Amino acid sequence: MTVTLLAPRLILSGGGSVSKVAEVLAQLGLSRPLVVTDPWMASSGTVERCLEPLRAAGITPGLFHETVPDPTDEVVAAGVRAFRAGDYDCLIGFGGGSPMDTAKAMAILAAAPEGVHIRAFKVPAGANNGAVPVICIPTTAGTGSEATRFTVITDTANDEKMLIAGLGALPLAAIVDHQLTWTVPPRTVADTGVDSLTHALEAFVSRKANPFSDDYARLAMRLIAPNLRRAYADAQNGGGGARDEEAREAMMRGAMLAGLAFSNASVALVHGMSRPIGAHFHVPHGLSNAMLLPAVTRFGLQSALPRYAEAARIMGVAGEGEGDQSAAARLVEELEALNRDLSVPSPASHGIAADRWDGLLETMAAQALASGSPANNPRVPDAGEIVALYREVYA
Ligand SMILES: NC(=O)c1ccc[n+]([C@@H]2O[C@H](COP(=O)([O-])OP(=O)(O)OC[C@H]3O[C@@H](n4cnc5c(N)ncnc54)[C@H](O)[C@@H]3O)[C@@H](O)[C@H]2O)c1
Ligand SMILES: CCCCCCO
Repeated sequence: MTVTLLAPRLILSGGGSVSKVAEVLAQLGLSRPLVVTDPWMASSGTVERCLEPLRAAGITPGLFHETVPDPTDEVVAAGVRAFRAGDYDCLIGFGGGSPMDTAKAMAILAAAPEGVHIRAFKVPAGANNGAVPVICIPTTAGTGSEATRFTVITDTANDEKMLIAGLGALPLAAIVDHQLTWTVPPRTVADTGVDSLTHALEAFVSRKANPFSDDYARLAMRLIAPNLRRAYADAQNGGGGARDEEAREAMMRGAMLAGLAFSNASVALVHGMSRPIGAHFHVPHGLSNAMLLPAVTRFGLQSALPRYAEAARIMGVAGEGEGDQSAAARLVEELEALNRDLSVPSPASHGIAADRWDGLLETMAAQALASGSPANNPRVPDAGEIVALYREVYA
């Protein structure tokens, strides 16, 4: 089986590794970065963890701190204008998935002729073109965007979350420093943690799974499953007393490995369904995945039973000698228990009351099918089945 592995050229990991950002740029022959981040990172001073080491190395970094959650084409265009207004040779995405995706989309657009809109690179076109070098430094654990060839940008003209894929979106380097997650609120620790578990599980059952992606997915599940509740408790503890550094580092590495897995195997129905929810209801990406994960996993269980059963064993919720049917059932039970333990809110509590959906269900089912992700699902659903799932999950 011929398999291609797509990954950043350099990945630096470990507590405090963000302090080596100038050395990473030097290794890559880069010296004039524009740092791309969100307003909180700037106002809280957190972005100084990246800026200060750059200045100490004699580098004068630019700063674009206007990114928004679920980044939009308009913010990407504003970022490209900022990039073109300066003499920059690279971009540093510093933050959660939103700033990182913004930087990746800016990198693609900045390498295109003036006036081209980012939707020109929407899948199925993809962006295998050249791009401005991007270094990603995640501060949530996590989307895994620091290691993937994707960026997700909302087209404000029609409220659609566009998937942009290709080598042009793949970061040249990533610095994965779990100490940057100390300040993440518990809700976001939980949502981004379930997001990373969803990435690993969906890559593992995907019809595009391959030996490379399987290895990364297995490693990711092995790291995330026993540490997500610990990381959540650590965030709730708010740093009072000793940090659970072991759990936080495991979550950060697990999120990046899950990113490598789905970057090479794609995702499946959970992501296909969560994207329209994010676009229509502005539910945070990780949360919309978490809300769907147990029900969609139960929906597809019989179509990839051995894989789901192995995932249960890897996550430590089924015994090695346990039969596939029983092991896979335990996986669904664990995902439901995880949502309870992480207080994943019900959709209704997020203001998505079922009666608001009448006109939207068909649109969301169509968008889910058009997203391409469901085609990677072992059991490719039809629009009616997706509508039924939405009703079940959001009843
Ligand atoms: N490109 C990919 O492969 C990929 C994969 C999954 C998700 N995504 C995208 O990523 C985005 C979601 O990213 P996310 O879940 O990381 O959330 P986010 O980047 O939108 O951040 C969520 C909130 O957490 C805050 N935050 C982030 N790091 C923090 C820290 N260390 N301390 C305190 N607050 C912090 C942010 O300021 C923001 O208010 C979505 O747009 C989604 O589409 C992309
Ligand atoms: C192939 C789909 C990639 C999804 C990116 C995270 O939402």
